[in-house]
Amino acid sequence: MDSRTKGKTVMEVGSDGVAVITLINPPVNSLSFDVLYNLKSNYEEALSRNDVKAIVITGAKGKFSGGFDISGFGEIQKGTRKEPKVGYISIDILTDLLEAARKPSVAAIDGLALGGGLELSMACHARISTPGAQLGLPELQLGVIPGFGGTQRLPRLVGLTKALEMILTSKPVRAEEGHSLGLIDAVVPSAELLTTARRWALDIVERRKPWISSVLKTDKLPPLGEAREILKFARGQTRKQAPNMKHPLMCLDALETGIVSGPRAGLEKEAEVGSQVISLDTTKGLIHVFFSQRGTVKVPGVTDRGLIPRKIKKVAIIGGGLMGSGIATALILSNYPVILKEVNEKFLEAGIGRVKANLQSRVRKGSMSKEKFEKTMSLLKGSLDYESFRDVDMVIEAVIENISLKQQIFADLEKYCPQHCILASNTSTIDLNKIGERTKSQDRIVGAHFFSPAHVMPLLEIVRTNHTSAQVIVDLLDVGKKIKKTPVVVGNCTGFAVNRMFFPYTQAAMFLVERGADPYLIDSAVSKFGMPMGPFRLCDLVGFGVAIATATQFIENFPERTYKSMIIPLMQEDKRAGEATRKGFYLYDDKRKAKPDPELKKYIEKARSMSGANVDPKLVKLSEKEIIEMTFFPVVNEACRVFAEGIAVKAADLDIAAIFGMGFPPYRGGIMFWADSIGSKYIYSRLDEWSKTYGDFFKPCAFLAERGSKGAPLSAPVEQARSRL
Ligand SMILES: CCCCCCCCCC(=O)CC(=O)SCCNC(=O)CCNC(=O)[C@H](O)C(C)(C)COP(=O)(O)OP(=O)(O)OC[C@H]1O[C@@H](n2cnc3c(N)ncnc32)[C@H](O)[C@@H]1OP(=O)(O)O
Ligand SMILES: NC(=O)C1=CN([C@@H]2O[C@H](COP(=O)(O)OP(=O)(O)OC[C@H]3O[C@@H](n4cnc5c(N)ncnc54)[C@H](O)[C@@H]3O)[C@@H](O)[C@H]2O)C=CC1
Repeated sequence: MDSRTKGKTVMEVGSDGVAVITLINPPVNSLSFDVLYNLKSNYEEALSRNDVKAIVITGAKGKFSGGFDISGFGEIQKGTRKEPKVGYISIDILTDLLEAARKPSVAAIDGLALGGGLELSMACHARISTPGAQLGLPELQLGVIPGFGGTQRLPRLVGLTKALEMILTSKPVRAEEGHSLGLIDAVVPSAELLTTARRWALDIVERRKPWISSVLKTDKLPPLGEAREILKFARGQTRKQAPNMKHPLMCLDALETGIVSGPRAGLEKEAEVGSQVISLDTTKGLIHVFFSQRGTVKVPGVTDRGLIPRKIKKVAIIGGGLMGSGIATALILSNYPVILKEVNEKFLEAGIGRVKANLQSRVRKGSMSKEKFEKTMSLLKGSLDYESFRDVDMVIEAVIENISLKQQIFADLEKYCPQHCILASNTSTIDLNKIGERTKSQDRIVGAHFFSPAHVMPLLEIVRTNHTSAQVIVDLLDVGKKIKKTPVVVGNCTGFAVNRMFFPYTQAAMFLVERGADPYLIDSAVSKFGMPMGPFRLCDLVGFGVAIATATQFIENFPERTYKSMIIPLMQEDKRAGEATRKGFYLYDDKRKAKPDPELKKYIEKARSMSGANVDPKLVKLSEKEIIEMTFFPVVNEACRVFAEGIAVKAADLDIAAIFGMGFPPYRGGIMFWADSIGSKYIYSRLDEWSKTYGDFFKPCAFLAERGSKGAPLSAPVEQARSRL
C-alpha cells in the first residue's frame, strides 16, 4: 500500500465469472476516501469486463467494515480535505453505479458491518453473513447520520419501526436477528462465506435468486399516515432524550422525506443534511470523544515499551461495602475468580449479599440466565483473613476512607501476598504514597479508582505514583479492558483527576446558594446544560457522609482555594444526609422521586450567617448561562491545574475523565474541549473578575492566566519538562 494512501481494495476475478472485491484498511477496514475511490474503479472495471458476471464485496481478515473512516470527518472539519460533491458517494457511487448496475453484487459479511459498512452492503443485491456478524448504524452516536443511504435502505429492508430503533439507539443487531428482520439473506459458517456469496451472486444472474434493489422496496414500509405518526412519536422522544442535539432530528427529516417523496428525494435530503451535520459543534465534540476514548490506553513511556500484560488469574478485594461489592461484581462478570475479605461474618454476608443482588437484578431484567447467575456467583469466595491471599495476582483495597487503616492493610498485604501481586487501592482522595508508607512495595502500589456503582459506571481511574512500575500499569489497563471499563491513567495527588474536577463544581454551587441563588434553579440550569443531574441532586445521591469526607481532604490539601460552606454539615447534624435518609437538598418519596423542600431555606440562612456571606442581588438573578459559567469555569480552572501539574498527560484524558466520571455531556467534547470552544481568553477574564469580587476560590491558576492572556488553547500539550510524570 502506498504510504500516502489510507487503505485500498483489491479485485480478483474467478473462473466462475465472479469478481471478488476485498476492502483492506486495517484494523477495521474503515471506508476511507481512498478505499471508496478504489472500490469505484474496481467496480467500473468489473462492469466493463466480459469475463465478470457478478460481484462479491467482502472485507479482509474477518471484518467487513467498521464504516466510514471517522478521521475523514475531522479532515473536512479542519479544512485539510475538500468535501466531495454532495451525494457523490451515496448517490453517484453506491446508488447509480453499484445498486443500479446491470451485474448483481452480494456482500459477504464477516465480523463487523457498521455505519457505512452496513450501508455499502445494503446497496448490494443480497447479504450473506457469518453467525458472529454485528450489523448496525451507530452514526448518531458520532454526531453524523447514516449518510451512505442508510436512512433510506434500512427502513425498506427491516421496516420503519425497527430501523428507527436501530438508528436512534445506535445499537447493532447480531446476524440471526438480522436474518429474521430481512436485513441478511443467509447466515453461514465463516468457511462457507465466500463460496455461498459467489454462488448466490451467480444465482441472481441466473434468476434463481431475486435481484433486489433495497432502495426500491416498499413492502415493509407502513402506509403514509401511519409512517407520519411513527415519525412524529420518534421526534417527540428524540427531543426529550437529546434536547441539545440537532443531528438526530435532521436524520429523521431525511427518513421522512424518503417515505413521503420517494427514495431519490430521500437520498438527496440525506446527502444535504449529512453534509450539514459535519460542521455542527456537537458533531465535533462527539468525534473528538471517539478518538480520545481510544487514546486513553496510549500512555507515553508506558504502553510504548513493548510490555505484555501479565495474566491475572485471581483477585482479592478488601471490604465488601458499596464499592468493594460493586468491584467484585464487575470482576466476576468478566470471569475473574475473586476473594472478598471482610471484618466479620455479618459484614461478609452483607457484602456477598450485595454482589448477589447486583447479579439478581440482571436476572430479573432478563439479561442474565439463572445458570449464568450460579456460575458467576461460584467465582466469588468470602474470607475473614489473609490466608487465601497467598496466590492472588492483584488485591483491590476498598475499606473506608481512613489513612491509618489503609496503611495497616497495605503493610499486612506485603506480608501475605506473593511478590508479584499488584496492590491497588480504590481510595477516592488519599495520596497513594501515604497509603504505602509502611511498605517497601512502592513499585506495585497503584490506584484503581472505580466510580459508584462500580459494576455499572464505565470509568476506571488508574492512579500511578512516581514509583509505580510500567508493568503494573499495563496489567491494570488490561484488566480494565477485560472488565469493559474506559481507563484513564493519571498521576497521584489528593483527589486525582476526577474528584479534583468535581470538587470546585459542588463548591461553586454552595457559594452561589449562600449568596442568594436558588439551588433548584442551579440544578435545572445544569441539567439543561446536559449533566445527568445538578450538583445538589448529586450531593443527595452520593450522601453527605461521603461529601464531608471528600471535603475534609480538599480543605486539608488545598486550603487556599476551598470554599467552606456549612450547609451540608448543618443538614447532617439534623440527620438529613441525602437520598438515603429521604431528606437532603430535596425530599424523597417512596419511589425516590425528588421534590424541592421549603425548609432548605433555614439551613442556607444559618450557613450564610456562619460564613458571614451576604445575599448578592446580582447572584440572585443569574441567567442560566451565568449559572453554567460560574459552576463550570472553576472546574476548567482545576482541570488546567491538573493538566499543568502533569496529573493528566493529555488534555483529552481529562475530557474522557469528565465525561465518564462526572457525566459531562459527551456532545460538548469534554471539559477542556468545551473550554477551548468558548475560548481561554473569555474564561480567564471571567474568573479573574470574579476572583476580584468574590475571592480566591475563583482565582485563575498560572497555567490558565498564561494561556488565557494570549487566547491560546488550553488543550495544547504541556512541555514535558513541566510535567510531573
Ligand atoms: C460529506 C463528505 C462525505 C462524507 C459523507 C459522510 C457520510 C458518512 C456516512 C457514514 O457511513 C458514516 C459512518 O460510517 S461513520 C462510522 C460508523 N462506524 C462506527 O461508528 C464504528 C466506530 N468503531 C467502533 O465502534 C469500534 O471501533 C469497532 C466496534 C469497529 C471495533 O471495536 P474494538 O474495540 O475492536 O476496537 P477499537 O479500539 O474501538 O478500534 C480499533 C482502532 O480502529 C479505529 N477505528 C475504529 N472504527 C473506525 C472508523 N470507522 N474510522 C476510523 N478509525 C476507526 C479506532 O480508532 C482504533 O484505532 P487506534 O489507532 O486507537 O488503534
Ligand atoms: N462511596 C463511593 O461513592 C466511593 C467510594 N470510594 C472509596 O472506596 C472506599 C470504600 O468506600 P465504600 O465502599 O463507600 O465504603 P463502605 O463503608 O460502604 O465499605 C467499607 C467496607 O470495608 C470494610 N472494612 C473495614 N475494614 C476492613 C478490613 N480491615 N478488612 C476488610 N474489610 C474491612 C467495612 O466493614 C465495610 O463493609 C473508600 O476508600 C472510598 O473513598 C471510591 C469511589 C466512590
